[in-house]
Amino acid sequence: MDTQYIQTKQYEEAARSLVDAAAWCYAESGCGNEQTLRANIAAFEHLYIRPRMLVPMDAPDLSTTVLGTSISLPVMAAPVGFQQLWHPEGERASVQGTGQAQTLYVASSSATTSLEEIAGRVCSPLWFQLYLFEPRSLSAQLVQRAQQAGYQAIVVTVDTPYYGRKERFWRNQYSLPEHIRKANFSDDVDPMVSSTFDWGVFDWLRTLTDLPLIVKGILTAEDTCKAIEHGVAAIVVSNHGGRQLDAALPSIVALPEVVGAARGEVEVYLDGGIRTGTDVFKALASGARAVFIGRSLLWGLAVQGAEGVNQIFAILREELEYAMVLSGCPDVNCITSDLLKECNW
Ligand SMILES: Cc1cc2nc3c(=O)[nH]c(=O)nc-3n(C[C@H](O)[C@H](O)[C@H](O)COP(=O)(O)O)c2cc1C
Ligand SMILES: O=C(O)C(=O)c1ccccc1
Repeated sequence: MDTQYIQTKQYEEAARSLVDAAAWCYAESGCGNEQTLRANIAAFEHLYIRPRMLVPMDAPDLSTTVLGTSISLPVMAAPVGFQQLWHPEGERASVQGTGQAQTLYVASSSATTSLEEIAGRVCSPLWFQLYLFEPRSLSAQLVQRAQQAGYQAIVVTVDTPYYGRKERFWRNQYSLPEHIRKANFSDDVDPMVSSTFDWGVFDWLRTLTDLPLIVKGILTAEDTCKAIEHGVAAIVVSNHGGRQLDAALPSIVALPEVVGAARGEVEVYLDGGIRTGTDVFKALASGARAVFIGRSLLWGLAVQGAEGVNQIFAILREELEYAMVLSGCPDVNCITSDLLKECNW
């Protein structure tokens, strides 16, 4: 066992010394005073596992499905823009490492590799993340290109009517290197996110594609009901890794109300603050079908490219496997809310 990299946080420490200071600050930053960034992590620390003993099992089964697609563990790659900031191979390496781990990759609208090129490397199931741009035709074209290229679903990010205020990054007067470009657009196009959309956007997108539509960035029961009314196939409970609205609810705190309002009609996933296998366990016990990782995937990417991404999933897989065996869960469906207790101290 390589004890140097036995936890994701050791990848974080190693990545910090490898990555350009501006890129590091950009990724690690939250918005505003970073209350939500901190709380995404801290909220997991208030949840404890009520383990059950003497449940006989062989090796536990970590595999599951998301919208019918099989994944080898309930952890997937979140859409993260500008991945060439962390490794010269950028998205090519991260989609490859995600494929090696036999899980699903979500390509960002703001990738430094075009969506067609990412799909050309396909060794993992792929979803495409869509920003709602102005003019709307920019988003419409991306949807059509993603469908053409073989993506299996569209993940619509709805928490970004403006890009969040990454004040730590701004205060340092950092800027990103010149060669970092949004590869899905020609060089003379700098797409701006739009604040003029309403829930009818899902009805509009439905006229453009047959692919399942997933909504990313929901934190309330009210919006869960709206999303279901508008025909989404799944919901990602997310506050964008604490990068949009500061003081927004931590994801793991918002999850139970979304799961309650979804009433089993749509799948619910979570991202934000997943750093260990027990975090994954707690999210599943709170009703998520699976989770996404953002920053921790970047740490693996920075340190070892595709292999580093694969290793991050391997670490989470092993930690989750231990948590399941030690709490009496032979498979992921056994990870239920009775195994969790909140302690506010
Ligand atoms: C550097 C960076 C870039 C991101 N880019 C995108 C993006 O292009 N689209 C999107 O929907 N979310 C984006 N996100 C948010 C992630 O998809 C995810 O919600 C978040 O990183 C999860 O939190 P975690 O980093 O604690 O795992 C980005 C996050 C980071 C850190
Ligand atoms: O930084 C982000 O959180 C993000 O969503 C983004 C947006 C545009 C380009 C790259 C990342």
